[in-house]
Amino acid sequence: MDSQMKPARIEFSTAALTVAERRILSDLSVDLTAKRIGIIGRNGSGKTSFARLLSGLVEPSAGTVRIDGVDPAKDRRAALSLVGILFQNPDHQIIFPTVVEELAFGLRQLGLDDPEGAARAQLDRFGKSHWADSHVHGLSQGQKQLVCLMAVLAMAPRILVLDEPFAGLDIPTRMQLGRYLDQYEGTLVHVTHDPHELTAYDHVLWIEAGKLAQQGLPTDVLPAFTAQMTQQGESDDISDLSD
Ligand SMILES: Nc1ncnc2c1ncn2[C@@H]1O[C@H](COP(=O)(O)OP(=O)(O)OP(=O)(O)O)[C@@H](O)[C@H]1O
Repeated sequence: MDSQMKPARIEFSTAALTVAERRILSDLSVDLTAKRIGIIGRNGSGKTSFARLLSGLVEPSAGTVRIDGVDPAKDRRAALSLVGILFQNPDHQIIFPTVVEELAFGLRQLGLDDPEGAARAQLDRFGKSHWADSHVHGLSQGQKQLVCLMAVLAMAPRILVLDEPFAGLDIPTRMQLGRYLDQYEGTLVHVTHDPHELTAYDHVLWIEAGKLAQQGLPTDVLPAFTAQMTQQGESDDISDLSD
């Protein structure tokens, strides 16, 4: 097994995140080498904040975050090849006018000699060479999401963080993106509020009000999560969303 196949190690040690004096995540400690990791929790529980910490987009206010021993917020260059993130809304991710420029951007940051050539090769692998010079904003949401996925995968990160990337996609597009993700050999960290998306995962973290409520096998964590959500759903009203 080469180093590309070896699962990444994700270590959070009493990590916390405070934004504008508000404690968003607290006392998070995990040590994970599973290849398919699910993050589940209610709206506003802190899942995206966890994903941002893991990706090094924000620094913990206390404690530490390490991927294979690297601090992803401090060592941004190493973080680029360690962890990629796919957001729910591709419009928040895409910055270039054409598909090939979008894919070439990350590859240029990685220091490749011919980022545009590598971008075209990646499009070819996905059977999308004809998209190269298309304007991204003329594509549908699902097609834009695929552009983001191709761009992130071109950088071959050890970890791919998916922050609800399937929301708003139709069934065939979800299935197509799902097939691409099934082939991904690195570690997948999939953020969702839908337990059905995580049944085949190796390990699930349940985040509740910024803390780790439970972690373990999906067969243990998902039924406990669903039972609590159903119980809350029966009593919640619209003004009682988690905050
Ligand atoms: N930059 C920020 N400034 C202030 N509050 C923030 C910021 N980012 C997140 N929060 C707050 O932190 C809490 C957790 O947000 P987060 O987006 O991590 O939750 P989530 O579980 O991903 O929610 P959802 O499922 O609705 O996407 C929320 O109450 C949110 O309002």
